[in-house]
This record gives sequence, structure tokens and C-alpha cells, in this order.
Amino acid sequence: MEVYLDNNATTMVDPLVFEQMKPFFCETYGNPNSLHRFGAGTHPKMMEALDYLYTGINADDEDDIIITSNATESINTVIKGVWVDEILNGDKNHIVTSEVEHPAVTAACRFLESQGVSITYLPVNENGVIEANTVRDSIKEDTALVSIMWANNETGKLFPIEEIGQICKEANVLFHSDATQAIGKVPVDVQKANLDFMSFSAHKFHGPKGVGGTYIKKGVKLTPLLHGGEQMGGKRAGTVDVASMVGMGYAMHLATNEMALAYEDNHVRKLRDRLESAILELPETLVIGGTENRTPNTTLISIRGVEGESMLWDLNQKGIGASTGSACASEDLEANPVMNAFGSDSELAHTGVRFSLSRFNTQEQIDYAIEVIVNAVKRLRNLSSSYAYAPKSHESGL
Ligand SMILES: Cc1ncc(COP(=O)(O)O)c(CN[C@@H](CS)C(=O)O)c1O
Repeated sequence: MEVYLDNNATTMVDPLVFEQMKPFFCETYGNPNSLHRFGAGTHPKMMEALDYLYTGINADDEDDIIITSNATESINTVIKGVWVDEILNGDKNHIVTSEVEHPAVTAACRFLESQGVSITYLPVNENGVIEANTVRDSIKEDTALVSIMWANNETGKLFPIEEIGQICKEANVLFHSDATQAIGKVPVDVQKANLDFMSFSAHKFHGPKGVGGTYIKKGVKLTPLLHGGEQMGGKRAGTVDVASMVGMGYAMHLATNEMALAYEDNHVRKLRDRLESAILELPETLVIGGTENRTPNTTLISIRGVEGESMLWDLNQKGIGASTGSACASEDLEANPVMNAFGSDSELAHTGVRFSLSRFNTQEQIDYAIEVIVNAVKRLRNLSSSYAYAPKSHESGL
């Protein structure tokens, strides 16, 4: 049996989304910017996609959305655009973010640091969450932007975005959230959150890879990252991937309607809890960041005495796909940066395994995964030279 439990890395394209995309490869293939019928034929479905996108996040209208290639481009568009507008051409020189952002945020901020910008990286608390008051305390006269993720990709922890948005509004500071891991899992409302900018990626909510979006609040200036064309009103040059844009719009429609979010919060959450509870019955296991206030599909579990990479190998041999943390960091054997940010000891930081489910997982798959995981832990702990579990009188040893 094959069981895919790495949906925070990427998701399967929903077959219904794929159906919407098909016509734009060999039938309606014109360039949207061409004046002839071949180009104009793409417009109705592109407008429908923009409608789905802006309503899915409760933006004002379709002008508030630009189509990008992924969340990484969207994030760079915001951070570097604010740098140009507010720092290079303004009187600001400070950005507030967190220690547990995705590398797309951290690396963009590191680049700005190399250009002389001051960056504050806020730490998480013992529950792996940024506390809103630490944002308030870090804002200074010359703060240009606050950028805090909506949901952490490794732990699933949800951050107090609406509270932080209110703080930024009162302080008159621009506010961006990387919502890549929130859309399709929890309600996302850019107006309730007082966001000026937001980033997202279609392949996290059953849309195609290679397409994402940036929300830019109406009236907020943002110098484009890409120049050289009038697409998206000049906010993002380059011919749009029409099929992917249509796919992302429909995926947003399927993922953010009331019924879909209720399904995530019930069915997917129940399966995640079933898997998590079974693993937590094993001794010396714990959920990194705790089980409260998370996206319904994610769990990052430390299994003492089991190197995360070894566990992944065992699982893969049995047809199960998971990860030790974000896919973009999976090449190196470095300790999970998020666990390091929690102050985990270095041994613990290497024992994290991330399971991230989706609406396409079934109970049968989860029960099979539980059986494989429990057997893998037994095997790997028995092989470990450094792990010796001394069961308490009432516990059975492993
Ligand atoms: C919070 C967050 N922000 C940005 C990105 C980047 O998405 P792209 O579509 O690759 O540009 C991701 C993608 N995180 C994947 C791959 S590194 C993970 O395994 O966690 C993310 O989780």
C-alpha cells in the first residue's frame, strides 16, 4: 500500500482541478495579452480564477491579487519591494520577522541584512508560537515591515495573525504573512487580519506546482520584483501560465469553501489525531510544540533514539512518504531548525518526523501507517547503540 503523508511539502493536484486546466494546453492556448481570439479565449476562465482567488481570502477584488510562480517568489516580491519603497527610497531600515519562518523569508531577510538593513528575528515561546506582544515590543520608528507566517510548515502551529495585524495597524507598519501552510486548512481572511501583503502557493492546496500568488492590499504601493511587461497591471511582468492560474483558482475554490474547511477540521483532524495518538503510546515520544492551536493536518513528532532520516528510509521501504521537516531542508542532515528554535537538545532535534495529511488520506491508510511506524521504531531502537529504554514497572519495554 502507498500512503502519502507529506502534504506540507506538496499535494496531489485534485483531479477536478486537472480537468479545469486541460483545455489550456492544446485548445485555448493563446497568449492572454494577444488581441486576437486565441488570446481573448483565455480571459473568461482567467477572470473566474481571479474571482475564486480573491473571494477565497476575502480580498476586495481581483486587482488585489498578482499571479506568481510560487510562494517563494511572492515572499521575495513583498520583502524586496518594501525594501525598495520604504528603505532605499524611504526613511525606514528595520524589519521584524521570526526565527521559524520558511527559508524564503529568512534568506530574503539575510540578503537585506547584507545590504545594511536591521532585522529582528523573534523567538517562539515554549509552545512554538510567536507572542503578539513581542511583535509590539520590537516595532521601532524605522520599522518598515512585519512579516510573520500564518502557520508553521513543520509543526502546524498557528500564529496570532489577527492580533499582530491589529498591532501593525495601530503602529502604522506594513504587515505581511506567509500563508502558504494556512490556505485550505484554516479560514484565511486578509481584511480581518489587517494584512497589507500575503503570500501563497497552489501546490499546498491541491493545485499545480509552479504557480502562486501575492495579495497586495488596495492602495498599498509595492515596486515589482519582475519588470518587462504589462501583465497583472504591471505588478508582475511575464506571460502568465494560464493553465496553472486556472488550476490555482479552482483549487482555492475547492479548498476554502465552508464545507471543505469543515472537512479538514473534522475528517483530516481525526485521522491526524488517530496517527499521533498511536505514536504517542510509544515511550519517549512527544509532539514538538504541543498539540494545541495547530493546522488540522500536521504533526511533528520526536521519537527519542530514532534518527529521523532512518525512520524515513524504513517508511519509504513500506510505501509511506513523510519528512523530517521542510522538504527544502531535507537534503542536509542538519538538525531541524524549528526544533532548534524551541531549544531542543541537538539529539532531540535530529529525531523529528513530520506527518502532514490531506483530504485524500483514508483511515485504512492511517491504520497501515501506524502498524509500519510502530514496527520501524522497535527495529531502529533495537539497532541503536545509544538508546536504552528502561521501562518503568508499569510499562512494557521497546
Ligand atoms: C510556510 C512556507 N512558505 C513558503 C514555502 C515555499 O513554497 P514554494 O511553493 O516552494 O515556493 C513553503 C514550502 N514548504 C515546503 C517545501 S520547503 C515544506 O516541505 O515545508 C512553506 O511551507
